[in-house]
Amino acid sequence: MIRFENVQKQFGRAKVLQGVTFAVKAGEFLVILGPSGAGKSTLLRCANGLVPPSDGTVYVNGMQVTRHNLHTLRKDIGFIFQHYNIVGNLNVMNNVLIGTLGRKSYWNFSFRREDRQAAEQAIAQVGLADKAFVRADKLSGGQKQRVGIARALVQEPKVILADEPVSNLDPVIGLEILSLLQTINETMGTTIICNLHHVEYARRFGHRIIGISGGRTVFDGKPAELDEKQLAAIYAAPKPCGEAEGSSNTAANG
Ligand SMILES: Nc1ncnc2c1ncn2[C@@H]1O[C@H](COP(=O)(O)OP(=O)(O)OP(=O)(O)O)[C@@H](O)[C@H]1O
Repeated sequence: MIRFENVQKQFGRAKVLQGVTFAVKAGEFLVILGPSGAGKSTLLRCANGLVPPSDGTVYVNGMQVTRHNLHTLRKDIGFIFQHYNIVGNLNVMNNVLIGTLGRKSYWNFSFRREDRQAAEQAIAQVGLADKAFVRADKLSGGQKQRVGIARALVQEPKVILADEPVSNLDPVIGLEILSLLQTINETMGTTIICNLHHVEYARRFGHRIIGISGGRTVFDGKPAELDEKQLAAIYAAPKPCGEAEGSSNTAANG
């Protein structure tokens, strides 16, 4: 479904991804686990073309991700952001309708009755039916993330990329959001790739965990195989991300 082949990304002199290779099967709930700065967000962004790799290739459904086919590829890819990326002065319905735009042609951005029905259904599915006409900036963090999920769902994506979807939420709400993603994965067969910091969440929700440290894959296995030694490899790296030799790390934080 998604394949990363020797994916490398360099920002200035900082080598943020240093040759990442793995494949994700359709229907998998894959957790990418790693410390802050390990390169997890960059990796997910390479999968939907938000960030072009410096070297290596990403394939989605057998099609290479290039800047020329992003419009086609993104129809099948929902993206959930750490900071929700919803529009505060629009209501929930209008935020979710934005998710339908990816399936429209450039010259026709109007919403049809079936778009509204799909949005209504997605809003109900994430448990916000009673908030459909509430402004998004009046919602709690957990509710905002539900809007982000509904906006992804309305696309009918084959895969959802979730970038730290719970790191701004308290543990109870975080569990609810991850349980919602789990339900989507189990009932709709949607492939999920979810970046997480928290080991317990990764163990609980991932069918498989990939540990990233310093832009390299240091673990790839089932949750039960993630022992203390593996965790040390993920979290005890001397540097959060690799740098080119001789670099003084000035280019990384753009
Ligand atoms: N557009 C950019 N320009 C320059 N450096 C960047 C850019 N995006 C990311 N980086 C750097 O790449 C490194 C990895 O960042 P990334 O966000 O991928 O890590 P992460 O594992 O997702 O971290 P976190 O969990 O804190 O979000 C960091 O040092 C970051 O500053």
